[in-house]
Amino acid sequence: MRILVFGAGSLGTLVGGLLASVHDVTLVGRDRHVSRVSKTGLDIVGAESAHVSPAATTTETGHGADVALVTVKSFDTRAAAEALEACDVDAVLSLQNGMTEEVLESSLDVPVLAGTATYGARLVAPGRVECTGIGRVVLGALDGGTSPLAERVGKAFRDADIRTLVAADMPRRRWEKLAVNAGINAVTALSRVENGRLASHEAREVAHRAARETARVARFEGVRLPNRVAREAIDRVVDQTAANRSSMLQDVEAGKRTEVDAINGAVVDTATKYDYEVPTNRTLAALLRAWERGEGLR
Ligand SMILES: NC(=O)C1=CN([C@@H]2O[C@H](COP(=O)(O)OP(=O)(O)OC[C@H]3O[C@@H](n4cnc5c(N)ncnc54)[C@H](O)[C@@H]3O)[C@@H](O)[C@H]2O)C=CC1
Ligand SMILES: CC(C)(CO)C(=O)C(=O)O
Repeated sequence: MRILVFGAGSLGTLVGGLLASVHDVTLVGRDRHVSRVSKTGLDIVGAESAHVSPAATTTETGHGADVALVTVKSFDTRAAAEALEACDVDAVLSLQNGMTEEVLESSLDVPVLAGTATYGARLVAPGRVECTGIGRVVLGALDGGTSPLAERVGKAFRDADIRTLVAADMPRRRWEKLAVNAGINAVTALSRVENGRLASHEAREVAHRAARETARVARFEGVRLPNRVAREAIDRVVDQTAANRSSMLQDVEAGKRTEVDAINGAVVDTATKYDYEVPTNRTLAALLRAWERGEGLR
């Protein structure tokens, strides 16, 4: 399969690198990483290890591919969609956190698949990516149901030994992941603790409330996500990822813009359509945005 990876940072480089062992992969990213991969190839280290040589470029447009994976941060999705419009790709799959697929779908004429990834990735140096945890990719049709396209892409991932599930209930899975991110990411970023510290602390109640609000909004959108399931998802992920510093906490610690707009911000925006108040998500979003504004982001 010809695969374009738009956004060769941590996750895109890891997934693209693993796919490159069996597929024709092009990474679209930024220098110095891209020139290093072009010259000497890519080292995957950590929980996965390989040396591969995908094509790598900083040129954003003019590429052809069977599928483009979108792995930029959520706030770069609109720019990615504009660049992909000027590419000849047959389908797009987002592996990002947050509600980004709708942005891609509104700009592109090709099918957009929804995806989630629980692999951990960290770009440690140009041309070198660390797999910090083997997780799973789940992908499927954005509106749910079976999809021959999703099956084909899923097979391509599995052929490259990436643990992958093709799911027919992506709407529910996306909202459950959003509930988890709305609770854990924002609370850990604001209180500067790793995920596991929420387990025995009153801050977990704040995460539960954000997740319950998200579940309520999901139900307005016609997605069956009971409050109890959202709350239990928080507890399960806190337990399973106890040692993790959430991606939002890492962004805050690095002085970088967070994905709050596509996570808690998306919950607030969707709730507003239904004239429904989500005070916990609104407060978390406001605090994170205040931090972003005050920080003078790098
Ligand atoms: N890193 C991880 O372990 C995981 C990340 N995710 C999600 O995946 C998404 C990406 O995360 P990371 O890889 O950590 O971020 P990252 O910041 O490491 O990677 C994004 C890359 O996209 C590049 N980029 C942005 N616009 C571009 C453009 N126009 N042309 C070329 N390159 C462009 C940036 O330079 C950057 O290198 C986020 O939504 C994140 O929440 C999800 C699961 C795990
Ligand atoms: C699941 C969780 C909360 C793991 O840390 C995550 O997705 C993130 O950090 O962005």
